[in-house]
Amino acid sequence: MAATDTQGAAASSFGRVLPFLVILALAAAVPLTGNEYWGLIVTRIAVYWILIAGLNLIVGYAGQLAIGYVALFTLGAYTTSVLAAGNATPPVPAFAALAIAGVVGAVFGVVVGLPALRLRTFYFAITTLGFATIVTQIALAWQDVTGGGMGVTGPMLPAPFDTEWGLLYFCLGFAALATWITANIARSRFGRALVAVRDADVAAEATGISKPRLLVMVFILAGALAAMAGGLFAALQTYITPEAFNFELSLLFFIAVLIGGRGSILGPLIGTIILTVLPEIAAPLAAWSTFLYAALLLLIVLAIPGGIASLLDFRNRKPLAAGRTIAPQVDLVRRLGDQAHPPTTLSLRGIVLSFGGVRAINGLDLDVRSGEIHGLIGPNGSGKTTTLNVISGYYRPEQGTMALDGAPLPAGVSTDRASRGIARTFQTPRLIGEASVLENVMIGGTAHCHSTFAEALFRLPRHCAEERELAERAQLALRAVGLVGLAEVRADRLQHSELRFMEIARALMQRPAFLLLDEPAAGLSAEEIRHLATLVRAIREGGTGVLLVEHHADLIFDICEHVTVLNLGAILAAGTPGEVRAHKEVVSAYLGA
Ligand SMILES: Nc1ncnc2c1ncn2[C@@H]1O[C@H](COP(=O)(O)OP(=O)(O)OP(=O)(O)O)[C@@H](O)[C@H]1O
Repeated sequence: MAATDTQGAAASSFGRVLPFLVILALAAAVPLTGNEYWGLIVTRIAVYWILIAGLNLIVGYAGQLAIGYVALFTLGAYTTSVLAAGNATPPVPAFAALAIAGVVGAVFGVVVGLPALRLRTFYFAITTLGFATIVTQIALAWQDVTGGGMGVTGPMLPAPFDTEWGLLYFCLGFAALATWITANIARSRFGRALVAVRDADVAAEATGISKPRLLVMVFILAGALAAMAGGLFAALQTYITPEAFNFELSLLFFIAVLIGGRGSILGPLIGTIILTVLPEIAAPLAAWSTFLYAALLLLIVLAIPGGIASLLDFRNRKPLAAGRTIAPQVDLVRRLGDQAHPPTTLSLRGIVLSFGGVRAINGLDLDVRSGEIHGLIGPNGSGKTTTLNVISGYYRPEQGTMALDGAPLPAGVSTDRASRGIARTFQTPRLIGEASVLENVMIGGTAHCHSTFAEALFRLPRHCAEERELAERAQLALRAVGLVGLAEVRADRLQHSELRFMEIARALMQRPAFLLLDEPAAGLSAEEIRHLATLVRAIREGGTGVLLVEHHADLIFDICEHVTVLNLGAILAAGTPGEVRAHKEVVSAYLGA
């Protein structure tokens, strides 16, 4: 069985790499034709792709609208050329100039990206555009160094890369490296985190993903690649002027990712090839290239919204089996909680939180203990979800304190909850629709990984071992909740009930000391609710404390040790299920006669 799995994994990874190898082999064979014109075009594709490979992580994976990336390309082109020409300093060897451009690009990649850490994507789009204008204006105005409108000579790479074919092979090699490292990131927990930040930011925070730190790392990488691509572009052009770096080029970079499709490497690579070659084979239309890009973009958006990548996604075209059932294997839950938590208590004291004039929580005291299922019930709007949001750091209460095993739990810090052993699910499942179910679940293990971005970039052993362990644990979690048959399916193809169990699997990846479940039974069939009850009990048996918000009173009274009833943000009653069920006010305000 294990041997078959290994063979299957090897075959699937070869299948993934094959299209890239074919493209590389075709490009490398161009010199054999002796056609210098096509040699130039292939070199240009390779240069553009070095930039687009990095930009793809920002646009295609993180969903940030970086429209003006030509800025970093221009910066790299001028830095390399000016240093190599010795206009401002003694002449610097071409490779050293290229490396310096990479460092400059990395720094400015972060500077340009800073607004994306705080502002909405639209503002980021505008800043990148603004920066592109600034760089071009500086290139025009700083005549002594850049040659102004007259331009500057591009760098000449040393032998054997000083010929057309030599430069082509160098650019191809660099492009292959850019493909490899960006694919490594895309397939790592960093790539999954980028997509999570894009599609389910609140869930991403709850699993410990810090958006600013993640984006800074990607901006450094993409900025360095863009600037070095600019340096190679200058070498290819042999002479550069500010006019070469126009908005049209920026559009090409951006649209190549869009028509390629989000969350794919091969799609944007094919997009880059199409957009670079298209104006060449339709030579009379070259002056219309912006129009061509726009028309192609419209066509793709209207006809295949998922871009080229969706055409290549054969796996998700297969219909899923109808009438699927969820059959958890709850005995596996214990294996997931392999890090036993010492018994502890999660305490809330005097919590107050208002939204405008509405007091959503009004002086709430609550204790949830390990190995106990604590039900939190109450009429609509009584403050149950808000309580979960306060515990998970999503809301900062106006008054009150929280503590975990007696130590203060800082309010309003959602990204630290995963490392403190607090996991949660959501009233409406927060999924990363375009990622597989397995990847969605793997996200839950983020806080337990230690390998760095650099280790992921080059697939170093510690990173690979962590990835293997994450995938194995996620498979185990999926078996535990009864979804293992759907591991490779895109999450947005799942039924609502399956998504609820998927969220529990993701939360279990965090080895939680406390698990906050927000209406997990909503939308489930009677049989699924029975499975849910068995699963939650198994989680409790493993020592986890569960805070269960639910409207299904039967489920609450069946599985909880302790029940708290909220009304208008305050406790109406608390006690054992028997005590609460017999409470007169609870019966009249919530349970009904
Ligand atoms: N982000 C918000 N902005 C404004 N008001 C809010 C916000 N979140 C919650 N509220 C209000 O706070 C009160 C408590 O809401 P909450 O969602 O916690 O109730 P709930 O008990 O979970 O209800 P339900 O059972 O319907 O999910 C409600 O009056 C709600 O309208």
